[in-house]
Amino acid sequence: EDDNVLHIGGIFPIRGKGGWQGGQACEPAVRLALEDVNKNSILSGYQLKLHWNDSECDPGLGASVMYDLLYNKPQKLMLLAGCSTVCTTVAEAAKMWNLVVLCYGASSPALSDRNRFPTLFRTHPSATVHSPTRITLMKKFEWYRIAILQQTEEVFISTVEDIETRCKQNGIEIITRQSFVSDPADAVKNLRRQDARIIVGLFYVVAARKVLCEMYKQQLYGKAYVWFFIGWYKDNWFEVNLKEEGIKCTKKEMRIAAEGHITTEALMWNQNINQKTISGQLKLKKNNENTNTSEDFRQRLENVLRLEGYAIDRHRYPEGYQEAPLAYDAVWAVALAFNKTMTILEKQGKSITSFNYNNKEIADHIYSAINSTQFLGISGWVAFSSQGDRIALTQIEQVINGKYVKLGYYDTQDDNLTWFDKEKWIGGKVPQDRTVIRRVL
Ligand SMILES: CC1(C)CO[C@@H](CC(=O)O)CN1
Repeated sequence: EDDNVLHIGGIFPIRGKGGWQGGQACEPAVRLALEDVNKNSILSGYQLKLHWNDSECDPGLGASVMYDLLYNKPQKLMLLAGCSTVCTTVAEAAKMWNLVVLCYGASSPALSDRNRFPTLFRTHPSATVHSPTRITLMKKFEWYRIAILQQTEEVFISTVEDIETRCKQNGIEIITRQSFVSDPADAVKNLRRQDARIIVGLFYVVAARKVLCEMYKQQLYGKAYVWFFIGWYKDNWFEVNLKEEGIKCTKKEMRIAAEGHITTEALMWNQNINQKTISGQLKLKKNNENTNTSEDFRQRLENVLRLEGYAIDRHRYPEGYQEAPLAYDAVWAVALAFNKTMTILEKQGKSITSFNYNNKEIADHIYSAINSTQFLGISGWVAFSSQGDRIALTQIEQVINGKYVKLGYYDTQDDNLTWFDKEKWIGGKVPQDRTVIRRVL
């Protein structure tokens, strides 16, 4: 084996349908990161080399890709993977090979379980990262009586459990929890029956369009209601695909129902677009001018995607564009962890390249190195919790006159809400969480 190369495996969801094909933009982002890491002196002379294949976001195919990577030379030192379903399968098995798994595209709360996934780390935040943000907003606007409407998908079921726990801790009553498989009509009717006013909605974007139209038809929108939707749908999600998906509302009706809703999402692109990130801070051997801010990265990624045939200038983005910084930063996390591991091993006269799937001692060094790795990445500050979860900022927006407006950011770590006082309420005042009976004296 060429002795100055460190080999890693990669599993990307590219083709296929259903699930998340985010490998389309994340694999190119990983290529950019490998370029930057390898022109750096960070691995003291070693080159980082990736061997990867497509999982189509299918756990079975992902498992066979993993076996191919592990049963074919060269020996891999760790695995990158995307999609919650694939990460669940790969991370559960990887411990048998003492491999760290770094997931750049997995949001399922179920993955925050060190018993099932002892060597899993994620640069993609768990879906539970929204919960403290939602709770903070409820307390800010004094909404202590809320309802939940969710699609019956694993990721939303475990997210609701997290919301319920946090509501109990904060004295917020969940008056009803409605779920639906694909038609939300009855669930929305039950919300109205319970006089729900503040509703947290957890569903994928196709279901979200059905919910919005139901809200319009059953008049569960406007000045007396506040809806929390997930923020990672496309900006004009409520105006597109209405015909194709058999939505029985017009664009105008969808806009009326959507007006005023609030969204929460994890920040995946460093908002400080001129901040020098890690690959800009370290001395790049060749071209020093690349400070690699998140804006630099966006330009570089879009150039690569154009070369791959995506009509970026006509907003034809591949899936995973939003998550691309998470994939880029995952490679940097690996490089920084390997750098730490090599330094420690060299002092003991050992080498990282003597890792052989059974060498738990080296695996433990790699694990503890990544566990303590923190740096400023393209996706912002990268750090991992004790369960390997990404610690991330969340962003709050509201639809005002049909367009998303940034209302603020929330940092869970220090419970700090940055608020811009931009919110607009249709009735001119903060909607209440229940019907207030005015006593006429
Ligand atoms: C924000 C989103 C779309 C959530 O799902 C992730 C994919 C997954 O969890 O399988 C990718 N990023």
